[in-house]
Amino acid sequence: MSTPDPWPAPTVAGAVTTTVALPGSKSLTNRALVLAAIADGPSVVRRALRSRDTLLMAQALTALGAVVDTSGDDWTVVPLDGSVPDGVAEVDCGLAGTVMRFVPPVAGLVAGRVTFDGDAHMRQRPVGEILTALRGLGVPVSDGNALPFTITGTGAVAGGTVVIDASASSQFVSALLLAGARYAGGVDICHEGAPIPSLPHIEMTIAMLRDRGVVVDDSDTDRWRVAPGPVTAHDEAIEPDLSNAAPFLALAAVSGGSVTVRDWPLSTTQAGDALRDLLARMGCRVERVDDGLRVTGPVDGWRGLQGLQADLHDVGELAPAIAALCALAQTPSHLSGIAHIRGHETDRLAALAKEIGGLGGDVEEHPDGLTIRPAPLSAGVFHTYADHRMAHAGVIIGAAVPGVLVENVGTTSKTFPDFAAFWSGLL
Ligand SMILES: O=C(O)C1=C[C@@H](OP(=O)(O)O)[C@@H](O)[C@H](O)C1
Ligand SMILES: C=C(OP(=O)(O)O)C(=O)O
Repeated sequence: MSTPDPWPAPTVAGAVTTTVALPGSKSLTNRALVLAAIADGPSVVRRALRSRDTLLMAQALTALGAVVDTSGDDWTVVPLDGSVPDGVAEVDCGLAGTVMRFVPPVAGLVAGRVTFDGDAHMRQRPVGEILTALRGLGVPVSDGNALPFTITGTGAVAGGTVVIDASASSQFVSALLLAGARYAGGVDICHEGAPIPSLPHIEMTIAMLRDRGVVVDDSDTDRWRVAPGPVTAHDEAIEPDLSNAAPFLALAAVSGGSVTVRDWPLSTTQAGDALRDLLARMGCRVERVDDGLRVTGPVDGWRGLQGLQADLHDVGELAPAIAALCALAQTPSHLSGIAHIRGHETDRLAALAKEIGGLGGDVEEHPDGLTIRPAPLSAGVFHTYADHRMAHAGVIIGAAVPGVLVENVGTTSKTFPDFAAFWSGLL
């Protein structure tokens, strides 16, 4: 049955107590695919996330000449062979930051002409720092600082030292780190600018490189040196996506029930792991249980939630779901350190202020965050701006407030297959 648009978000009838097995991490899947494409032999990505962002990554690497078999749950990748099939290729970045930022440094390593473009809004998302850095490292990149652009690779990249300003996105650093070992001189990246957001994602990149035998020196602040050398083929089991766990754990908070996310890793570089601390601070009980992580909401559900004062600079992708909970909380909240999420799938600070405000919420937008004060919320349309995490925010509020209609809930397919059906099945 097709999903109506806007979609009436289901409201909880009572405490929801359930256990969920969530799809794999977008960030881990797309890094594993890129590293497999430049590895020294075939790799396997087990329990890969099957979603728009990861299929776009598989298509992009296929366009560059890798062989990616996405037919089962475990994806196999035969690496690039040095030239683009037919000499020319087009890469659709969709709205995936990881595709737009991680694939261009790889395109320099294959001979051929590769043109990049994406969704209309993707042309607004920042990528210029990477393009400038690549030119400095010896990759022929067309003029301009945004999509669309063309890379005319020769099959080899000199590499060397680059200075970049990664204050708009950690993905600028991750992108150069991922491909750097395959550059003749490796890569030496220095960041100059305001603090880099989303640092756990850079740690994730480094950990995955080291798992594949790449030597990365991160001993100096804001500097990363990758030695030239092979990327060994690897068999990677993808963890569940902990950032996408946010709406499900929020369901426990809103309903006063208990939600267990299966297979929550004991240690991880995923930003979503911060949900344990954030939800505890809002009044939830958080505990590790045999089969995963269990969050239990306040006895009164959202009526017992505390507001939150938090700097989300490192974990900005959690901001929409956390803001939705803050809008339901009984005391004021202040979320700071997240100016960079204005450059995500949409300007998330503006979008959250407008949409929560549109339902009656009291939200004050700041250059780098939001102040959210308690206010009664009521029925209305919650617009998503093609942003999967705005849809998550809408359904969280809809779980507490009758009559919330989430526009384009299908945009969740960016990182979660059949989200609306899965969500409805739990309520
Ligand atoms: O490298 C990654 O996989 C990501 C890095 C972060 O990007 P920013 O540094 O642009 O916030 C994060 O928000 C995004 O969802 C995924
Ligand atoms: C910022 C996000 O995605 P992207 O990888 O497109 O930057 C996100 O998923 O919250």
